[in-house]
Amino acid sequence: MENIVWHDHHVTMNERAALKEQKPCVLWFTGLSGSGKSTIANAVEAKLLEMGKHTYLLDGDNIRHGLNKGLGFSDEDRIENIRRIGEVAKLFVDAGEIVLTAFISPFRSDREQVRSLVGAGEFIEVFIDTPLAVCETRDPKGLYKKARAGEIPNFTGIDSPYEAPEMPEVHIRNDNIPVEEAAMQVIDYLETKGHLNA
Ligand SMILES: Nc1ncnc2c1ncn2[C@@H]1O[C@H](COP(=O)(O)OS(=O)(=O)O)[C@@H](OP(=O)(O)O)[C@H]1O
Ligand SMILES: Nc1ncnc2c1ncn2[C@@H]1O[C@H](COP(=O)(O)OP(=O)(O)O)[C@@H](O)[C@H]1O
Repeated sequence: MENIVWHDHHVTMNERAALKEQKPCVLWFTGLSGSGKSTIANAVEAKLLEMGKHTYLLDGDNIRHGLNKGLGFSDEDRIENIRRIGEVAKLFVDAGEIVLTAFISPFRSDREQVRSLVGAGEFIEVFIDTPLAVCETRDPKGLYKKARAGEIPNFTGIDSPYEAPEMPEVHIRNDNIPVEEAAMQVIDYLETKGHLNA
């Protein structure tokens, strides 16, 4: 960009992360509305906190009230939503945090774009794989009912697409397991990859 120069900082990500005794990353939860992204991300964050890890959770509804206020659910707005969240997640990784994000993020190319923003091994795609029928039965906010009645256009899974991950780092089949077990799948992955004891 013209007349804008990138500044290198004196303190590096590795130095910040070393203080926290962890290897920073983004845990990118993706799945249908009602699949369990928020519930499982919260459970994972609680476990990480117990372990003394430094985390930050970026959650769908909250971000849309602030940073991304004004964005709707057209394809174009969803792409911009995920682009901004990706950039914020990257900043938190640079700060040395373990970042958790819980957004539908329906498009594969947008998720891959976020992956390309951070270093190798720092983007961990967590697919919350819950059949549409189960999400629709749960329907905690009554949104599927409204979408089926034609009151919410472009609803994911109904009249707007969801592109499932092809090779997620963590694949959680969340139709019939306790939340605790789902959260442990993520914690186990982080442990195996050395994120919790750097
Ligand atoms: N049209 C439509 N489609 C899907 N979801 C809708 C829609 N309108 C409102 N909502 C509510 O918004 C939440 C999804 O926001 P996200 O920012 O995660 O969506 S996206 O990643 O930009 O696709 C989603 O929250 P979750 O249920 O937590 O996923 C819904 O509560
Ligand atoms: N493993 C699970 N077992 C039972 N209920 C679950 C499980 N995971 C999520 N739920 C329930 O499903 C509903 C949707 O979960 P939520 O985390 O809000 O989904 P999302 O963030 O993907 O929209 C909530 O009522 C939640 O309590």
